[in-house]
Amino acid sequence: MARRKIIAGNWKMNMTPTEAAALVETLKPLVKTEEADVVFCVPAIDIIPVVKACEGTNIAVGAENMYFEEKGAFTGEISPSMLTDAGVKYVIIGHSERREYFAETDETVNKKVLKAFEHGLTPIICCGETLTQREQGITLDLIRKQVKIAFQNVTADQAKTAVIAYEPIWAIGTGKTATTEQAEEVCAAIRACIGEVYDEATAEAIRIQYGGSVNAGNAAELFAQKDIDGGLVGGASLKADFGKIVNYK
Ligand SMILES: O=C(CO)COP(=O)(O)O
Repeated sequence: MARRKIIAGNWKMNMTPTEAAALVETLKPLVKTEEADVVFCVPAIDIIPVVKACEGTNIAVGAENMYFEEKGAFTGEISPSMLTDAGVKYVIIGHSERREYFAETDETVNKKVLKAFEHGLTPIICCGETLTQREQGITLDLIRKQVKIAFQNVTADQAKTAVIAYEPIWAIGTGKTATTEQAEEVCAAIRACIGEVYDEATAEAIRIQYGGSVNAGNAAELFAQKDIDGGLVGGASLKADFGKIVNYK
């Protein structure tokens, strides 16, 4: 069975609640589609207005992060139940910016992935290499390691519903997209890795996105690759261009 595409915007630290509600109104008519799942991953403070603004549309709302504890003395953190109660369906976990600036590790990513599944949230699990790592020729080994740790103790049934986002760090916000060959090579390797850890059926079911300078001009070619099931889009998700990316065909 063909996998359904999933195209998600990662708004990062952009849009006040007022701006967020206005942006949804602008994008709503542009991102209508029957063909793909559409997700807006937004800052925590924007979740409630964005969920409200997306009511009755095909848009699902995601968070950009969450903590792996249920509740308690963790000043500044957001729990999985806070997200589900607010109407969130997806959560980005282990984005390279969180790994770089907020000291997230493969191990904390794994804890968050397990918590997300426990609460019925679909994790969008990020992995990716730096330019130096790519030049050293260690990309595939590194990605396999990131993926294997992220999925520790995750069941095959859970893994089937997960989303993995391959985002080469050197392509994020730089305007420098990976070539379709580079993107497909890594996404295929991720799928093979899931096949080794689980089985063929799980590898076939899991959805793998590419992220890193996706735009209206390159989306169609990237998303046409065998192992690329959509995109995680940063900068271009804040503009009308996101409508073109969602309706890339
Ligand atoms: O980090 C990204 C999405 O999570 C990609 O960001 P850009 O699309 O701005 O390169």
